[in-house]
Amino acid sequence: MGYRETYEAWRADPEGFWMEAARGLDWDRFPTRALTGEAPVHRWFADGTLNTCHECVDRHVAAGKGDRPAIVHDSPVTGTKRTLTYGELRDATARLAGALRRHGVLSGDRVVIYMPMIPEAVVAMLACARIGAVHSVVFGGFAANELAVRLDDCAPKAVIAASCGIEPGRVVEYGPLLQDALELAAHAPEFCVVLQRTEAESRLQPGRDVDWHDFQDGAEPAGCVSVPGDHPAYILYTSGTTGRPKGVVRTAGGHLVALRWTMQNVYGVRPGDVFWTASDVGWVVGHSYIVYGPLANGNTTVLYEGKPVGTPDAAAFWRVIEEHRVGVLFTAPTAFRAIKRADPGGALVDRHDLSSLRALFLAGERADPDTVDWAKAKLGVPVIDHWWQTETGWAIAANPLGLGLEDVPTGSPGRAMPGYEVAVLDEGGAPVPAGALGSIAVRLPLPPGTLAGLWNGGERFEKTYLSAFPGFYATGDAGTTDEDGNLFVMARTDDVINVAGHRLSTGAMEEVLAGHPDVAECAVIGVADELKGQLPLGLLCLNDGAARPPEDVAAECVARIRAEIGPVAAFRTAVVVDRLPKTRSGKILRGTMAAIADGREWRMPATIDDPAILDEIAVALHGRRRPRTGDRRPEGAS
Ligand SMILES: CCC(=O)SCCNC(=O)CCNC(=O)[C@H](O)C(C)(C)COP(=O)(O)OP(=O)(O)OC[C@H]1O[C@@H](n2cnc3c(N)ncnc32)[C@H](O)[C@@H]1OP(=O)(O)O
Repeated sequence: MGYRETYEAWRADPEGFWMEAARGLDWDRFPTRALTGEAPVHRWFADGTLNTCHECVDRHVAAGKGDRPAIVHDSPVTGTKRTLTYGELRDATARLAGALRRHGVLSGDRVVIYMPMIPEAVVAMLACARIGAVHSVVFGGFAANELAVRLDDCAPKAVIAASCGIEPGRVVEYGPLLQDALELAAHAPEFCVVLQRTEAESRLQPGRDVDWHDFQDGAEPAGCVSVPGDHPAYILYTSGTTGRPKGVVRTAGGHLVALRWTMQNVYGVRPGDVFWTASDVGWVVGHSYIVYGPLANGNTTVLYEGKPVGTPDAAAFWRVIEEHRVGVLFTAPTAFRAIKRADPGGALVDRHDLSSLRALFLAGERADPDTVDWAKAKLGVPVIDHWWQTETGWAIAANPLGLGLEDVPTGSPGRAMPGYEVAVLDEGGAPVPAGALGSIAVRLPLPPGTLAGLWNGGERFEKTYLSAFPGFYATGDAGTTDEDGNLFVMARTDDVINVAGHRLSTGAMEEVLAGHPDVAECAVIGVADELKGQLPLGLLCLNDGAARPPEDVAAECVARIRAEIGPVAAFRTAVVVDRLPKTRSGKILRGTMAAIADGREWRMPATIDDPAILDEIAVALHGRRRPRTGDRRPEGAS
């Protein structure tokens, strides 16, 4: 069946469609119903029982595939490579799971995992799943404060950490970051398991920390604990509009049913194929397509601890594809922009045998046509943009390779996938005609594998996602569709910006800047960047009488964001201005400032309080006043 027939089959019988997909898993008890629960909160496969680790690992071993490579760790930053077969992965997860259980970690307990791109991170995730514990992986590029916020929200019984991550040119010591986070957090986990890496060992705190190997010494391997289909599999935090991130909860049954379906139908990979997602286990892409999707489908997954350029050069991706015979590569457009900038003519591509590669998938941020066209020309395989979110866990819109590619124009991430009825709505919630801009929403119920709620979310879940358009999930993105149903995603409708495929909240950055003693008021905007898509830029108004040089305050503000949110925010520019432009009701005009910063055309907002301030902003950003559309008086002014 092609895309259209498959989508129509889902529309005709959504529950039957997903029940059929559920047959691809082993289940301890097959569910009798796909969807239950009261609108707007639905539950998938709630009366089935299964175990995530069994579905991803043990069942492949039981089927005689124990010698098949499950994980290929390729780490140019350490100069090492290592392969774990499914059999070895089963033994490693059973051992760690047994040790966790011996130390009192039970089904439903939370475990925070703070590890870089090493096989032990995957082992830790699967070991939690094996005993029904709920993991929450925290990305290594966050600062201690971000880790602390997550510790307080999910209140883990244990933390599993590595002693360090390795970034090009520097070792990121996790020990001090973890120590600071534990001091900042109100919640104290019972113990921390620390994997010591030779590049930087952590000082273990007696009574709290235990070495990874000692922890597992003599532990009885644990079997797989059967859990209900709607048991939480993991919590993954994503930026909120305030400093408090949202803990997206994914449930076990729907998660694997949906991911396995996408591996075969969206990504077009069969068991045994080599699948490489060049991202990080700390992001949803890493959860879904480095770990759970490929393993549930019996693939070999590549765990790459390196960068697209600089480890050692812009041929790194081609080397990995050639060496490990990668069939499908999935990464963020930023990675390709970096490679293209370093090797515009693609000379390095030609030096490698990329004959195993069948397709490149892009997601995480807008895929600009230049980059897509460059990748198509250099790789000679389909380059497929697709669109999804931490909340959904898998593609809302795509061009499904496994079903046969549709004719999707460059610039569109494709069409709605089965499970998603996508609508573009006006402010009143009415659908807009094809071609018109509106808020992108998905009719409820959301499909299996999407967020089941927010951890400790209470009303926040409904308020954030379900209240804007009753009966729909609001994606927070604005866009359009064309007559053929191709979606075009244009901009966020909230304060989230996308920096190198990382979703960041400008509101959270403003909270940090406002904490500087000399800052009276501030705004953070996302400005266009050729490499990272967007970069944050801070505008600061200082307190009356602040005696310190403005450039010192600006530099301290840059350092503050790095220390409190982390290097991943890539916050490098803060500019001191006298005043911020506002509407007469006091709302800061961030959108207009972003347009000025980007050199885009802009209109004077009708409700602006003092138009002269925009000229001051333009001068502060560019050293001169910038032309605006019509270069005229405020709209609506007589
Ligand atoms: C579809 C659903 C989704 O959207 S899920 C999210 C999908 N997003 C992704 O997969 C992310 C894609 N981006 C990337 O993988 C990276 O940005 C790539 C393209 C590889 C570039 O990396 P890099 O050159 O390090 O730039 P960056 O902007 O990521 O980093 C900024 C600063 O943060 C640091 N950083 C990065 N990762 C870590 C880490 N794991 N641990 C510690 N620090 C980290 C970088 O070193 C960099 O630091 P510095 O400012 O240069 O000192």
